[in-house]
Amino acid sequence: MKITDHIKKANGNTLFSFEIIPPKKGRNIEELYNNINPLMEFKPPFIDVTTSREEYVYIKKEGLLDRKITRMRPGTVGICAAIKHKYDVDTVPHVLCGGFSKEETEYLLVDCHYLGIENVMALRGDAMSHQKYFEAAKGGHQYAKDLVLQIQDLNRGQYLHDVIEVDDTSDFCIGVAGYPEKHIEAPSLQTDLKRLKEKVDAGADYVVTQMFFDNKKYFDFVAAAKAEGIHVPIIPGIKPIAIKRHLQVLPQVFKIDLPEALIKAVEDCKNNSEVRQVGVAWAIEQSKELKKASVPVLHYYSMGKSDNIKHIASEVF
Ligand SMILES: NC(=O)C1=CN([C@@H]2O[C@H](COP(=O)(O)OP(=O)(O)OC[C@H]3O[C@@H](n4cnc5c(N)ncnc54)[C@H](O)[C@@H]3O)[C@@H](O)[C@H]2O)C=CC1
Ligand SMILES: Nc1nc(=O)c2c([nH]1)NC[C@@H]1CN(c3ccc(C(=O)N[C@@H](CCC(=O)O)C(=O)O)cc3)CN21
Repeated sequence: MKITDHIKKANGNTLFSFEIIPPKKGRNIEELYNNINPLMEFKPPFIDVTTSREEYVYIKKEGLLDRKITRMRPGTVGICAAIKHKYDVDTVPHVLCGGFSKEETEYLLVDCHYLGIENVMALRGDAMSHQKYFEAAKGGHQYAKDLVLQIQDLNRGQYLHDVIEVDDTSDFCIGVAGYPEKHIEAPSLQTDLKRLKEKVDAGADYVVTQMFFDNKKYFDFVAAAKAEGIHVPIIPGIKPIAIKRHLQVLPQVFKIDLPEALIKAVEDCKNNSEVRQVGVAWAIEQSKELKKASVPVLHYYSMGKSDNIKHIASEVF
């Protein structure tokens, strides 16, 4: 079922969902299941599975370092299919511009359609770790909006090159990213909102936000988006702080601000197990307030570890 239909069906009640990353290749999928199992009691209508960028690896060969480019965490669509059938839940693969040609994206979407996957999250993707700025793949898209347009073309039976007979069109429901504290590359929040409007006009059905730690940022963003003419659901993304290092890492990686009270509470912790408790308590407060405001879904960036998400969900849902 489409995410937008799950939201309609919920009739104003806030839904619970979360996001996982594929294991490193060579690892067992059981570890992933062990992290999903404890969260299923909260009945997520959908689970997102991210797609990781390719990266450089260096292999020692006859005393020299050979540089290869490889995806360390492939398998997004396969994992989506496995989870969908194991738990009877909708899964949302993240489809990236970065690292994919338009043709590869088309084949991936064809796979999704065969597998009964009805939702995709259309993202540009980050720059590769050695790059300062994002670069499109050869024959790939530069912006998420162009990916949305390709998916909508496919929904109308328009494939990239082939003149073919189509009697079974896809009808993907499309999510895109939104930034309450603006995307790093956007010159202003207002310009970033215009870009978001373009993605929605291109055919995006819903928005999932970047993580934020001050709900006011989300509420202001939703109001500004409405003023810009964006009327699709805007799902808040929540990430519980788990280690002291997150105080430096999260602002640097995700370009977000942390509230003073949260910084102080984390700094006062004696160890990371205390930090985890502070992170959980903060996320519970955030989630309760957002639920009270009837947000459509609370979407948690669990990224593998589920114990803290379980704790939060048991207090909120
Ligand atoms: N759930 C997830 O996995 C999420 C991932 N992200 C990541 O955030 C990054 C950005 O992705 P998206 O938001 O999908 O990309 P996007 O293509 O929508 O926007 C990327 C940047 O380009 C700008 N932009 C858009 N159209 C433009 C145009 N025509 N001319 C000039 N600038 C333009 C935007 O303002 C923004 O700064 C990616 O790294 C993505 O993977 C962000 C949030 C959620
Ligand atoms: N720019 C960007 N890229 C993404 O891939 C991305 C976003 N934003 N925002 C939404 C989701 C959330 N994602 C993530 C990814 C990693 C962690 C995380 O906590 N990672 C490390 C710290 C980061 C690091 O060391 O690079 C951790 O400690 O678990 C959280 C959310 C992926 N998504």
